[in-house]
Amino acid sequence: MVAAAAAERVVAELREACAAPAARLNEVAAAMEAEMRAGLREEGGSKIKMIISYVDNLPTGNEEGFFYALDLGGTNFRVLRVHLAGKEKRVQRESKEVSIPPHLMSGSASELFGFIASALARFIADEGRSNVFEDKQRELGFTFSFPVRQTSIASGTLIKWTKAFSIDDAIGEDVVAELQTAMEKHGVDMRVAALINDTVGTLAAGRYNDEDVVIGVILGTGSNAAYVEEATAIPKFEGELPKSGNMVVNTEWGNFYSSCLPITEYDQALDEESLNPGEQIFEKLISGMYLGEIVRRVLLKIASQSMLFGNINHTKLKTRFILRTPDISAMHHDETPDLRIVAEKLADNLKISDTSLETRKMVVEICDIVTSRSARLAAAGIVGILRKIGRAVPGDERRSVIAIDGGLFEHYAEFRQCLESTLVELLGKEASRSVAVKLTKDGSGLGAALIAAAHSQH
Ligand SMILES: Nc1ncnc2c1ncn2[C@@H]1O[C@H](COP(=O)(O)OP(=O)(O)O)[C@@H](O)[C@H]1O
Ligand SMILES: O=P(O)(O)OC[C@H]1O[C@@H](O)[C@H](O)[C@@H](O)[C@@H]1O
Repeated sequence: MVAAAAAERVVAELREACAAPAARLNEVAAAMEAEMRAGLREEGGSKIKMIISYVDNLPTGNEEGFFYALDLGGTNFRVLRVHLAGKEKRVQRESKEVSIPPHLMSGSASELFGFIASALARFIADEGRSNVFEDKQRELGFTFSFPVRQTSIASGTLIKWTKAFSIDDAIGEDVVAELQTAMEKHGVDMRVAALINDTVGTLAAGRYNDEDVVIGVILGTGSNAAYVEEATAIPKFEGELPKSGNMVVNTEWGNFYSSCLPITEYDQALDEESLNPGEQIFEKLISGMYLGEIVRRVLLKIASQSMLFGNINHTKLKTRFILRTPDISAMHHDETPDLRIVAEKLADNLKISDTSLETRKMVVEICDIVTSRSARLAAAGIVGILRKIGRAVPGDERRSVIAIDGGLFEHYAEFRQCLESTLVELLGKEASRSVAVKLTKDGSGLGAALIAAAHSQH
Protein backbone atom coordinates (compact mmCIF):
# COMPACT_ATOMS: atom_id res chain seq x y z
CA MET A 1 0.00 0.00 0.00
CA VAL A 2 1.41 3.43 -0.90
CA ALA A 3 0.68 4.98 2.52
CA ALA A 4 2.49 2.17 4.32
CA ALA A 5 5.50 2.44 2.02
CA ALA A 6 5.79 6.19 2.58
CA ALA A 7 5.51 5.68 6.34
CA GLU A 8 8.06 2.88 6.26
CA ARG A 9 10.47 5.25 4.54
CA VAL A 10 10.09 7.83 7.33
CA VAL A 11 10.75 5.13 9.94
CA ALA A 12 13.77 3.79 8.02
CA GLU A 13 15.27 7.29 7.85
CA LEU A 14 14.57 7.82 11.57
CA ARG A 15 16.26 4.51 12.45
CA GLU A 16 19.32 5.50 10.44
CA ALA A 17 19.54 9.04 11.87
CA CYS A 18 19.14 7.78 15.47
CA ALA A 19 21.66 4.97 15.08
CA ALA A 20 24.03 4.88 18.07
CA PRO A 21 26.35 1.91 17.56
CA ALA A 22 29.11 1.28 20.13
CA ALA A 23 31.72 2.97 17.94
CA ARG A 24 29.72 6.20 17.90
CA LEU A 25 28.92 5.96 21.62
CA ASN A 26 32.63 5.62 22.38
CA GLU A 27 33.17 8.85 20.44
CA VAL A 28 30.43 10.47 22.56
CA ALA A 29 32.07 9.20 25.76
CA ALA A 30 35.47 10.50 24.65
CA ALA A 31 33.96 13.89 23.72
CA MET A 32 32.19 14.06 27.11
CA GLU A 33 35.47 13.31 28.90
CA ALA A 34 37.30 15.97 26.86
CA GLU A 35 34.60 18.58 27.58
CA MET A 36 34.77 17.71 31.29
CA ARG A 37 38.51 18.39 31.31
CA ALA A 38 37.99 21.67 29.42
CA GLY A 39 35.28 22.76 31.85
CA LEU A 40 37.50 22.00 34.86
CA ARG A 41 40.44 23.87 33.36
CA GLU A 42 38.78 27.30 33.32
CA GLU A 43 35.38 28.95 33.70
CA GLY A 44 33.69 28.93 30.31
CA GLY A 45 36.19 26.38 29.02
CA SER A 46 33.36 24.17 27.82
CA LYS A 47 29.63 24.14 27.15
CA ILE A 48 29.36 21.88 30.18
CA LYS A 49 29.82 24.14 33.20
CA MET A 50 31.52 21.62 35.56
CA ILE A 51 30.22 23.52 38.59
CA ILE A 52 32.14 23.24 41.86
CA SER A 53 29.52 22.26 44.46
CA TYR A 54 31.57 23.05 47.61
CA VAL A 55 30.42 19.63 48.82
CA ASP A 56 33.78 18.14 49.72
CA ASN A 57 32.72 15.50 52.19
CA LEU A 58 29.90 13.10 51.57
CA PRO A 59 27.63 11.64 54.28
CA THR A 60 29.25 9.46 56.92
CA GLY A 61 25.98 7.89 58.11
CA ASN A 62 26.43 9.44 61.56
CA GLU A 63 24.35 12.49 60.75
CA GLU A 64 21.70 13.20 63.38
CA GLY A 65 18.84 15.61 63.95
CA PHE A 66 15.90 17.22 62.20
CA PHE A 67 16.51 19.03 58.93
CA TYR A 68 14.24 20.52 56.33
CA ALA A 69 14.63 20.18 52.59
CA LEU A 70 13.15 22.14 49.73
CA ASP A 71 13.21 20.50 46.31
CA LEU A 72 12.54 22.64 43.25
CA GLY A 73 12.63 20.32 40.22
CA GLY A 74 11.43 20.54 36.65
CA THR A 75 7.80 19.62 37.24
CA ASN A 76 7.23 19.45 40.98
CA PHE A 77 8.20 21.14 44.21
CA ARG A 78 8.46 19.48 47.60
CA VAL A 79 8.91 20.47 51.22
CA LEU A 80 10.32 17.82 53.53
CA ARG A 81 11.29 17.39 57.15
CA VAL A 82 13.87 14.65 57.60
CA HIS A 83 14.90 13.04 60.88
CA LEU A 84 18.38 11.58 60.71
CA ALA A 85 19.12 9.03 63.41
CA GLY A 86 22.82 8.29 63.08
CA LYS A 87 24.11 4.79 62.55
CA GLU A 88 20.70 3.18 63.00
CA LYS A 89 20.08 5.00 59.74
CA ARG A 90 16.42 5.15 60.45
CA VAL A 91 15.39 8.11 58.37
CA GLN A 92 11.90 9.44 59.00
CA ARG A 93 10.48 11.76 56.43
CA GLU A 94 7.36 13.85 56.27
CA SER A 95 6.92 15.62 52.99
CA LYS A 96 4.41 17.61 51.00
CA GLU A 97 4.55 17.75 47.20
CA VAL A 98 2.90 20.41 45.09
CA SER A 99 2.85 20.77 41.32
CA ILE A 100 4.41 24.00 40.19
CA PRO A 101 1.65 26.17 38.66
CA PRO A 102 2.82 26.65 35.04
CA HIS A 103 2.36 30.43 35.20
CA LEU A 104 5.02 30.59 37.92
CA MET A 105 7.55 29.08 35.50
CA SER A 106 7.49 32.25 33.43
CA GLY A 107 6.44 34.84 36.02
CA SER A 108 8.78 36.82 38.27
CA ALA A 109 11.41 35.65 40.74
CA SER A 110 9.46 37.10 43.68
CA GLU A 111 6.31 35.19 42.64
CA LEU A 112 8.20 31.90 42.38
CA PHE A 113 10.14 32.29 45.63
CA GLY A 114 7.04 33.67 47.35
CA PHE A 115 5.17 30.51 46.33
CA ILE A 116 8.00 28.38 47.73
CA ALA A 117 8.21 30.33 51.01
CA SER A 118 4.45 30.23 51.54
CA ALA A 119 4.41 26.45 51.04
CA LEU A 120 7.23 26.18 53.59
CA ALA A 121 5.34 28.44 56.04
CA ARG A 122 2.24 26.26 55.71
CA PHE A 123 4.27 23.09 56.23
CA ILE A 124 5.74 24.44 59.47
CA ALA A 125 2.39 25.80 60.67
CA ASP A 126 0.91 22.32 60.19
CA GLU A 127 3.62 20.91 62.48
CA GLY A 128 2.09 22.73 65.40
CA ARG A 129 4.27 23.60 68.36
CA SER A 130 6.87 20.87 68.12
CA ASN A 131 9.48 21.31 70.82
CA VAL A 132 12.26 19.53 68.93
CA PHE A 133 13.80 22.85 67.99
CA GLU A 134 13.49 24.58 71.38
CA ASP A 135 15.64 27.65 70.83
CA LYS A 136 17.56 26.29 67.85
CA GLN A 137 16.91 27.82 64.45
CA ARG A 138 15.57 25.35 61.88
CA GLU A 139 18.05 24.49 59.12
CA LEU A 140 17.32 23.75 55.50
CA GLY A 141 18.92 22.01 52.53
CA PHE A 142 17.76 23.71 49.31
CA THR A 143 17.80 21.48 46.21
CA PHE A 144 17.57 23.67 43.12
CA SER A 145 17.57 21.70 39.86
CA PHE A 146 18.95 24.35 37.54
CA PRO A 147 22.48 25.53 36.65
CA VAL A 148 23.82 27.69 39.49
CA ARG A 149 27.32 29.08 39.82
CA GLN A 150 27.94 28.20 43.43
CA THR A 151 29.94 30.72 45.41
CA SER A 152 29.86 28.67 48.62
CA ILE A 153 28.01 25.68 50.09
CA ALA A 154 25.00 27.93 50.71
CA SER A 155 25.11 30.58 47.97
CA GLY A 156 25.12 30.73 44.21
CA THR A 157 23.84 32.73 41.27
CA LEU A 158 21.47 31.37 38.64
CA ILE A 159 23.30 30.95 35.32
CA LYS A 160 20.21 30.28 33.17
CA TRP A 161 16.88 28.52 33.25
CA THR A 162 16.31 25.14 31.54
CA LYS A 163 13.37 22.80 30.90
CA ALA A 164 10.09 24.74 31.02
CA PHE A 165 11.26 27.63 33.23
CA SER A 166 12.07 31.12 31.94
CA ILE A 167 12.04 33.85 34.64
CA ASP A 168 14.30 36.61 33.34
CA ASP A 169 14.63 38.69 36.52
CA ALA A 170 16.08 35.70 38.43
CA ILE A 171 19.09 35.22 36.14
CA GLY A 172 22.34 36.30 37.79
CA GLU A 173 20.65 36.54 41.19
CA ASP A 174 21.69 34.56 44.28
CA VAL A 175 18.92 31.99 44.64
CA VAL A 176 19.54 31.57 48.40
CA ALA A 177 19.24 35.34 48.96
CA GLU A 178 15.99 35.31 46.94
CA LEU A 179 14.65 32.46 49.07
CA GLN A 180 15.83 34.03 52.34
CA THR A 181 14.04 37.32 51.46
CA ALA A 182 10.84 35.47 50.59
CA MET A 183 11.02 33.41 53.81
CA GLU A 184 11.40 36.54 55.91
CA LYS A 185 8.36 38.03 54.19
CA HIS A 186 6.40 34.89 55.09
CA GLY A 187 7.63 34.84 58.69
CA VAL A 188 9.69 31.69 58.20
CA ASP A 189 12.71 31.73 60.53
CA MET A 190 15.04 29.18 58.93
CA ARG A 191 18.69 29.14 57.85
CA VAL A 192 19.67 27.77 54.46
CA ALA A 193 22.58 25.53 55.44
CA ALA A 194 23.23 24.16 51.93
CA LEU A 195 22.29 24.88 48.32
CA ILE A 196 22.67 21.81 46.14
CA ASN A 197 21.83 20.52 42.69
CA ASP A 198 19.61 17.42 42.62
CA THR A 199 22.41 15.35 41.08
CA VAL A 200 24.62 16.23 44.09
CA GLY A 201 21.73 15.28 46.38
CA THR A 202 21.34 11.96 44.59
CA LEU A 203 25.06 11.28 44.92
CA ALA A 204 24.92 12.11 48.67
CA ALA A 205 21.81 9.98 49.26
CA GLY A 206 23.41 7.11 47.35
CA ARG A 207 26.64 7.36 49.32
CA TYR A 208 24.64 7.31 52.59
CA ASN A 209 23.76 3.70 51.88
CA ASP A 210 26.68 2.61 49.71
CA GLU A 211 30.20 3.96 50.10
CA ASP A 212 31.11 2.98 46.51
CA VAL A 213 28.75 5.53 44.94
CA VAL A 214 30.86 7.85 42.79
CA ILE A 215 28.34 9.31 40.32
CA GLY A 216 24.83 10.73 40.73
CA VAL A 217 22.62 10.96 37.62
CA ILE A 218 19.16 12.46 37.06
CA LEU A 219 17.01 11.15 34.22
CA GLY A 220 13.72 12.92 34.87
CA THR A 221 12.15 15.96 33.26
CA GLY A 222 15.71 17.07 32.58
CA SER A 223 19.01 15.25 32.76
CA ASN A 224 22.31 15.90 34.49
CA ALA A 225 25.15 14.18 36.36
CA ALA A 226 27.43 14.91 39.31
CA TYR A 227 30.49 12.96 40.41
CA VAL A 228 33.33 12.88 42.95
CA GLU A 229 36.43 14.54 41.49
CA GLU A 230 39.89 14.83 43.00
CA ALA A 231 40.26 18.45 44.18
CA THR A 232 43.73 18.58 42.60
CA ALA A 233 42.19 17.70 39.20
CA ILE A 234 40.27 21.00 39.11
CA PRO A 235 42.69 23.65 37.80
CA LYS A 236 40.03 26.39 38.02
CA PHE A 237 39.42 25.71 41.74
CA GLU A 238 41.12 28.52 43.68
CA GLY A 239 39.88 27.72 47.18
CA GLU A 240 41.77 25.95 49.93
CA LEU A 241 42.19 22.26 49.07
CA PRO A 242 39.60 20.32 51.11
CA LYS A 243 40.90 17.93 53.76
CA SER A 244 39.07 15.06 52.06
CA GLY A 245 40.98 15.75 48.83
CA ASN A 246 37.66 15.43 47.02
CA MET A 247 35.14 17.82 45.52
CA VAL A 248 31.74 16.94 44.11
CA VAL A 249 31.33 18.48 40.65
CA ASN A 250 27.93 19.16 39.05
CA THR A 251 28.72 18.63 35.36
CA GLU A 252 25.50 20.16 33.94
CA TRP A 253 25.96 17.61 31.12
CA GLY A 254 22.59 18.57 29.60
CA ASN A 255 24.40 21.34 27.72
CA PHE A 256 26.91 18.91 26.18
CA TYR A 257 27.23 19.09 22.40
CA SER A 258 29.39 17.17 19.95
CA SER A 259 29.25 16.69 16.18
CA CYS A 260 29.22 12.93 16.79
CA LEU A 261 25.79 13.11 18.46
CA PRO A 262 23.04 11.42 16.36
CA ILE A 263 20.83 14.46 15.80
CA THR A 264 17.76 14.27 13.52
CA GLU A 265 15.63 16.84 11.72
CA TYR A 266 13.07 16.39 14.51
CA ASP A 267 15.64 17.33 17.18
CA GLN A 268 16.68 20.40 15.20
CA ALA A 269 13.08 21.61 14.81
CA LEU A 270 12.31 20.90 18.48
CA ASP A 271 15.39 22.88 19.53
CA GLU A 272 14.59 25.83 17.23
CA GLU A 273 11.07 26.06 18.68
CA SER A 274 12.14 25.54 22.30
CA LEU A 275 12.41 28.09 25.12
CA ASN A 276 16.23 27.80 24.93
CA PRO A 277 17.30 27.33 21.29
CA GLY A 278 20.89 26.12 20.88
CA GLU A 279 21.09 25.18 24.55
CA GLN A 280 20.81 21.83 26.40
CA ILE A 281 21.19 19.77 23.19
CA PHE A 282 22.21 16.56 25.00
CA GLU A 283 19.30 16.97 27.45
CA LYS A 284 16.87 17.42 24.56
CA LEU A 285 18.04 14.08 23.13
CA ILE A 286 17.71 12.09 26.34
CA SER A 287 15.37 13.51 29.00
CA GLY A 288 11.75 12.95 29.88
CA MET A 289 10.54 16.40 28.91
CA TYR A 290 11.36 15.75 25.26
CA LEU A 291 11.05 12.06 24.26
CA GLY A 292 7.28 12.17 23.78
CA GLU A 293 7.60 15.40 21.80
CA ILE A 294 10.16 13.84 19.42
CA VAL A 295 7.78 10.91 18.76
CA ARG A 296 4.92 13.35 18.09
CA ARG A 297 7.01 15.13 15.48
CA VAL A 298 7.76 11.84 13.70
CA LEU A 299 4.06 10.91 13.67
CA LEU A 300 3.22 14.37 12.29
CA LYS A 301 5.70 13.82 9.46
CA ILE A 302 4.11 10.44 8.65
CA ALA A 303 0.65 12.04 8.68
CA SER A 304 1.80 14.81 6.35
CA GLN A 305 3.52 12.40 3.93
CA SER A 306 0.99 9.59 3.83
CA MET A 307 -2.62 8.71 4.53
CA LEU A 308 -1.53 6.04 6.98
CA PHE A 309 -3.69 7.50 9.77
CA GLY A 310 -6.57 8.16 7.39
CA ASN A 311 -8.11 11.54 6.81
CA ILE A 312 -7.62 13.01 10.31
CA ASN A 313 -7.70 16.49 11.73
CA HIS A 314 -4.05 17.39 12.41
CA THR A 315 -4.79 19.95 15.13
CA LYS A 316 -3.87 17.65 18.00
CA LEU A 317 -0.95 16.17 16.10
CA LYS A 318 0.40 19.71 15.60
CA THR A 319 0.11 20.60 19.30
CA ARG A 320 3.55 20.67 20.93
CA PHE A 321 4.14 18.48 23.98
CA ILE A 322 0.65 16.95 23.67
CA LEU A 323 2.32 13.52 23.61
CA ARG A 324 4.27 13.06 26.86
CA THR A 325 6.95 10.56 27.74
CA PRO A 326 4.61 8.63 30.08
CA ASP A 327 2.35 8.15 27.03
CA ILE A 328 5.11 6.70 24.84
CA SER A 329 6.24 4.60 27.81
CA ALA A 330 2.73 3.13 28.06
CA MET A 331 2.66 2.40 24.29
CA HIS A 332 6.18 0.96 24.35
CA HIS A 333 5.22 -1.45 27.15
CA ASP A 334 1.87 -2.47 25.61
CA GLU A 335 1.75 -6.26 25.79
CA THR A 336 -1.86 -6.69 24.65
CA PRO A 337 -2.09 -8.85 21.46
CA ASP A 338 -3.93 -6.13 19.54
CA LEU A 339 -1.86 -3.25 21.01
CA ARG A 340 -5.02 -1.81 22.52
CA ILE A 341 -3.09 0.65 24.74
CA VAL A 342 -1.38 2.05 21.66
CA ALA A 343 -4.78 2.48 20.02
CA GLU A 344 -6.13 4.28 23.10
CA LYS A 345 -3.14 6.63 23.38
CA LEU A 346 -3.32 7.51 19.68
CA ALA A 347 -7.05 8.18 19.91
CA ASP A 348 -7.05 10.03 23.26
CA ASN A 349 -4.00 12.19 22.64
CA LEU A 350 -3.89 12.62 18.87
CA LYS A 351 -7.40 11.81 17.61
CA ILE A 352 -5.89 9.02 15.47
CA SER A 353 -8.44 6.19 15.43
CA ASP A 354 -9.14 2.95 13.55
CA THR A 355 -5.45 2.15 13.08
CA SER A 356 -4.43 -1.28 11.83
CA LEU A 357 -2.30 -3.57 13.97
CA GLU A 358 0.56 -2.95 11.50
CA THR A 359 0.30 0.80 12.08
CA ARG A 360 0.29 0.34 15.87
CA LYS A 361 3.40 -1.84 15.59
CA MET A 362 5.07 0.95 13.61
CA VAL A 363 4.24 3.46 16.34
CA VAL A 364 5.80 1.16 18.96
CA GLU A 365 8.90 0.86 16.78
CA ILE A 366 9.20 4.66 16.61
CA CYS A 367 8.99 4.83 20.44
CA ASP A 368 11.68 2.15 20.64
CA ILE A 369 14.03 3.95 18.22
CA VAL A 370 13.74 7.29 20.05
CA THR A 371 13.99 5.80 23.55
CA SER A 372 16.87 3.44 22.70
CA ARG A 373 18.89 6.35 21.34
CA SER A 374 18.21 8.28 24.55
CA ALA A 375 19.19 5.40 26.86
CA ARG A 376 22.32 4.59 24.84
CA LEU A 377 23.47 8.22 24.89
CA ALA A 378 22.89 8.43 28.66
CA ALA A 379 25.03 5.30 29.08
CA ALA A 380 27.75 6.87 26.92
CA GLY A 381 27.72 9.96 29.16
CA ILE A 382 28.15 7.78 32.25
CA VAL A 383 31.04 5.90 30.59
CA GLY A 384 32.66 9.26 29.79
CA ILE A 385 32.57 10.20 33.49
CA LEU A 386 33.83 6.77 34.60
CA ARG A 387 36.77 7.07 32.22
CA LYS A 388 37.49 10.63 33.40
CA ILE A 389 37.94 9.31 36.96
CA GLY A 390 39.78 6.18 35.85
CA ARG A 391 37.03 3.82 36.97
CA ALA A 392 35.84 0.58 35.35
CA VAL A 393 38.85 0.61 33.10
CA PRO A 394 41.06 -2.46 32.62
CA GLY A 395 43.03 -3.11 35.78
CA ASP A 396 40.71 -1.12 38.01
CA GLU A 397 39.24 -3.55 40.51
CA ARG A 398 37.34 -0.94 42.55
CA ARG A 399 33.56 -1.23 42.72
CA SER A 400 31.87 1.83 41.17
CA VAL A 401 28.22 2.57 41.83
CA ILE A 402 26.11 5.02 39.85
CA ALA A 403 23.13 6.39 41.81
CA ILE A 404 20.32 7.34 39.42
CA ASP A 405 17.02 9.10 40.14
CA GLY A 406 14.33 10.65 38.01
CA GLY A 407 10.92 9.64 36.76
CA LEU A 408 12.18 8.58 33.33
CA PHE A 409 14.65 6.07 34.77
CA GLU A 410 12.28 4.97 37.54
CA HIS A 411 9.17 4.42 35.44
CA TYR A 412 10.36 3.56 31.94
CA ALA A 413 11.56 -0.08 32.17
CA GLU A 414 12.61 -0.36 28.50
CA PHE A 415 14.71 2.79 28.92
CA ARG A 416 16.34 1.50 32.11
CA GLN A 417 17.11 -1.93 30.64
CA CYS A 418 18.59 -0.39 27.50
CA LEU A 419 20.80 1.95 29.55
CA GLU A 420 22.09 -0.91 31.70
CA SER A 421 22.77 -3.24 28.77
CA THR A 422 24.57 -0.45 26.91
CA LEU A 423 26.85 0.09 29.91
CA VAL A 424 27.89 -3.59 29.69
CA GLU A 425 28.33 -3.28 25.91
CA LEU A 426 30.61 -0.24 26.23
CA LEU A 427 32.59 -1.29 29.32
CA GLY A 428 32.93 -4.93 28.32
CA LYS A 429 31.94 -7.95 30.41
CA GLU A 430 35.04 -7.86 32.63
CA ALA A 431 35.06 -4.18 33.61
CA SER A 432 31.26 -3.94 33.86
CA ARG A 433 31.29 -6.53 36.66
CA SER A 434 32.68 -3.83 38.98
CA VAL A 435 29.99 -1.32 37.98
CA ALA A 436 26.50 -1.19 39.52
CA VAL A 437 23.55 1.09 38.77
CA LYS A 438 21.19 1.86 41.68
CA LEU A 439 17.83 3.59 41.57
CA THR A 440 18.29 6.11 44.39
CA LYS A 441 15.05 7.80 45.32
CA ASP A 442 14.69 11.15 46.94
CA GLY A 443 18.21 12.43 46.59
CA SER A 444 16.64 15.87 46.44
CA GLY A 445 15.15 15.39 49.89
CA LEU A 446 17.39 13.04 51.87
CA GLY A 447 20.52 14.25 50.08
CA ALA A 448 19.73 17.89 50.83
CA ALA A 449 19.07 17.09 54.52
CA LEU A 450 22.32 15.11 54.77
CA ILE A 451 24.40 17.91 53.28
CA ALA A 452 22.60 20.47 55.46
CA ALA A 453 23.45 18.27 58.47
CA ALA A 454 27.11 18.22 57.46
CA HIS A 455 27.04 22.05 57.45
CA SER A 456 24.85 22.56 60.49
CA GLN A 457 25.72 25.31 62.95
CA HIS A 458 24.20 23.40 65.87
N1 LIG B 1 5.58 6.41 33.53
C1 LIG B 1 6.56 7.16 33.01
N2 LIG B 1 7.25 6.73 31.94
C2 LIG B 1 8.24 7.48 31.41
N3 LIG B 1 8.62 8.68 31.90
C3 LIG B 1 7.97 9.13 32.97
C4 LIG B 1 6.92 8.42 33.59
N4 LIG B 1 6.48 9.15 34.64
C5 LIG B 1 7.22 10.28 34.67
N5 LIG B 1 8.11 10.27 33.68
C6 LIG B 1 9.09 11.31 33.36
O1 LIG B 1 9.70 11.75 34.57
C7 LIG B 1 9.61 13.16 34.66
C8 LIG B 1 9.40 13.57 36.12
O2 LIG B 1 10.60 13.20 36.75
P1 LIG B 1 10.75 13.49 38.31
O3 LIG B 1 12.11 13.04 38.67
O4 LIG B 1 9.59 12.92 39.00
O5 LIG B 1 10.60 15.06 38.42
P2 LIG B 1 11.63 16.19 38.00
O6 LIG B 1 12.52 15.56 36.95
O7 LIG B 1 10.78 17.24 37.45
O8 LIG B 1 12.36 16.54 39.24
C9 LIG B 1 8.42 13.57 33.83
O9 LIG B 1 8.67 14.84 33.26
C10 LIG B 1 8.39 12.50 32.75
O10 LIG B 1 9.13 12.93 31.63
O1 LIG C 1 15.23 16.79 38.34
P1 LIG C 1 15.00 17.50 37.04
O2 LIG C 1 14.05 18.61 37.12
O3 LIG C 1 14.72 16.54 35.94
O4 LIG C 1 16.44 18.21 36.71
C1 LIG C 1 17.49 17.52 36.15
C2 LIG C 1 18.47 18.53 35.57
O5 LIG C 1 17.75 19.38 34.67
C3 LIG C 1 18.62 20.28 33.98
O6 LIG C 1 17.88 21.00 33.04
C4 LIG C 1 19.28 21.25 34.97
O7 LIG C 1 20.17 22.13 34.29
C5 LIG C 1 20.05 20.46 36.02
O8 LIG C 1 20.56 21.33 37.01
C6 LIG C 1 19.13 19.40 36.67
O9 LIG C 1 19.92 18.59 37.52
